[in-house]
Amino acid sequence: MTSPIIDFLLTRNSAPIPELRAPAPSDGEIATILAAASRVPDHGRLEPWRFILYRGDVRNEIGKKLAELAERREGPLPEGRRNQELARFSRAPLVIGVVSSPKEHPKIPGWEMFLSGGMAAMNLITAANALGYGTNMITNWYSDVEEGRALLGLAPHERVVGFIHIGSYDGAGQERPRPDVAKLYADYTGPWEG
Ligand SMILES: Cc1cc2nc3c(=O)[nH]c(=O)nc-3n(C[C@H](O)[C@H](O)[C@H](O)COP(=O)(O)O)c2cc1C
Repeated sequence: MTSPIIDFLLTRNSAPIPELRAPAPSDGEIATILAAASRVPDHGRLEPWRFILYRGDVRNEIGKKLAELAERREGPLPEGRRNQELARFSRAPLVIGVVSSPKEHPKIPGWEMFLSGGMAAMNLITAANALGYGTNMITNWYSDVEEGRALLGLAPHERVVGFIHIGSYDGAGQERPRPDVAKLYADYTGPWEG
């Protein structure tokens, strides 16, 4: 059996962020991408995620704030590192933050909500790729720092699933070794015995 969707899934990969160029997806394409991202398993229909779009000048403003935050935490930065922070969100024409936004629930644990966010991120990536765009999802140091998350627009109870960098891309992607899948599965043989 042949399936273009299976072929697509078996060849997908990420693009190098510096090679993502304008144009970014249009507003209509972004709405399509986010509709796909929202159509994921979500125990209890809690919608425990949301999306933040970083595009235009705001990307440079964020870079300045990240450089300031890095300097507050680490002291004066060498020029190369400072430039790296300044450019964090401006390398691709569009960055979509996938934010895990857990809801209070008596039965559904927070980790399930976080996993649903991971699924949303993967659907987002797949949809953007299906529309012909290159993508690369990163988290980076500011995702693990409360002040970093706050300046990027997250509330204290929220966490970063990933910042998905999106842009036009005509390369072949970053190929890397893939798992030996045959080693990753087996039939069930009984309870774990240590
Ligand atoms: C949750 C998550 C966070 C990541 N954060 C980073 C990161 O901060 N920096 C980085 O260089 N790569 C990061 N990566 C890896 C990139 O996404 C990487 O380019 C990608 O895994 C390549 O694999 P692919 O070609 O199968 O998409 C992260 C991946 C995941 C799943």
